[in-house]
Amino acid sequence: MALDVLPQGLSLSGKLVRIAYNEVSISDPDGIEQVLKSKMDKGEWYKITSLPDSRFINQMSETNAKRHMEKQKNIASGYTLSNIIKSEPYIDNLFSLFRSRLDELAAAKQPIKFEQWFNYLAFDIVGEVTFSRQFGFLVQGRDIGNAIANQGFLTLYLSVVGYFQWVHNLLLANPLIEYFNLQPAMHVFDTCVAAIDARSKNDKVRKDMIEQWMDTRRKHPESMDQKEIFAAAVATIGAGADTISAVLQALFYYLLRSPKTFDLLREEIDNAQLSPIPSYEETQKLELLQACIKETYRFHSPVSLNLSRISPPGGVTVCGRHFEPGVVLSVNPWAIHRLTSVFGPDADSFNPHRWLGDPDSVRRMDRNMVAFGAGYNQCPGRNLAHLEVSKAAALMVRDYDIKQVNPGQEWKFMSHFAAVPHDWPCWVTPRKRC
Ligand code: HEM
Repeated sequence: MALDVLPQGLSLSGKLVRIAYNEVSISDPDGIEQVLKSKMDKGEWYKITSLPDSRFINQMSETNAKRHMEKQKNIASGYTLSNIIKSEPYIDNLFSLFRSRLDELAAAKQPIKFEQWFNYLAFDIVGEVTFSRQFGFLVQGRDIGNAIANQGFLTLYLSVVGYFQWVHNLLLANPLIEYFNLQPAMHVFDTCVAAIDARSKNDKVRKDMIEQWMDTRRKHPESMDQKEIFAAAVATIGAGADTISAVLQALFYYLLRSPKTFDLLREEIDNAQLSPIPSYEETQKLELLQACIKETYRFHSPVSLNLSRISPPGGVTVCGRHFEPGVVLSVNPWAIHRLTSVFGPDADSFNPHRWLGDPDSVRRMDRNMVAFGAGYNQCPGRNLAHLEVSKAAALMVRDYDIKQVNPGQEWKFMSHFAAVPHDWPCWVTPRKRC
């Protein structure tokens, strides 16, 4: 199909919508099977995620499918569940600290801004798992070096300017800007440099992500250079906090609006006699908790940007239509997750119970979940993410009563790379502890 003869914004079939000069958005399960799960190269947008600048191509900014898979293979060991679980005792220490900080805020009768506290928790967990050391957000209880505020600006910049790479090349990717280190991502870069430096002086480093990657490099120096380890660490810091904050905020925002489900969930969790800091294993056995989390991944997918791929030489047929080489084909988690044909007539409502129904329909829904993407570019942090979200959700529901300061007040959020809510302060009150 030659796109230059079609007006922009034209719906080709209801499933295929031309959203830009050379881009078609696909809201159909075929988009997952035939685009995301294919070996097509990624869209040009991803190139802007070379952080801090184009000298550091990471697994996210590598658009060539073959080279991407090689990079992904080099770092996969760091993200495996078996590796993440080794850090669980250290993650638990951070949860204890998190709980103490919430208790202090409650005792001081201060409302809690979840957009800050979930982000502090997630950043510190990334530090612990990647570098064997937390960054100190929970200890200091503040946005150290404005990292979180800068992240908001950075994702806005990336999500807009990524579509105009020539502007990026003229402005922030200009060699002079690179030379003077003026990139907006410098704080992520600086955080990573400082963490690696501190790690080199830490005699208690574990087999953390960095160590796993160094192991791969020691075994296969010809296929992985030193810069790749650094780039992977930067990508992990950049991707591992906002996303967690978004999903945890959404879980509680929608649970507060579903009081019956909240009560049932609390009953399930109270009856389960969980450890003081719920273990990952314990949380996986809680059916309603897992249904609530899945529904949150579906209903408020943290990543809200189009996942784009490029039609290959020879073109490709999707949803029965042929696209010429070079057309950008994208799949958006928010559009897919609202499909009534997959998720039912109430796809536009938050309803965790849909995940506890007929096994065939649950399998169909599972196949069409793209909160973590799909195919060769799927989120490598998904094991860590699910562990953090499961533990945090169980702990919060069991240990705190939560109420919005202004009940019913709507939160705010804009869709950049991630859709991270803010401005819905809550009171948290500790419940009786086990
Ligand atoms: C609930 C939380 C999270 C969600 C929903 C999520 C989702 C995603 C999605 C949709 C992508 C892009 C896939 C694509 O472009 O096709 C992605 C990429 C990525 N995520 Fe996550 N993510 C989450 C948490 C994390 C965490 C905790 C980490 C770090 C440990 C992480 C690390 C990454 C990295 C490094 C990439 C780039 C991967 C690549 O392009 O190969 N994510 N994530």
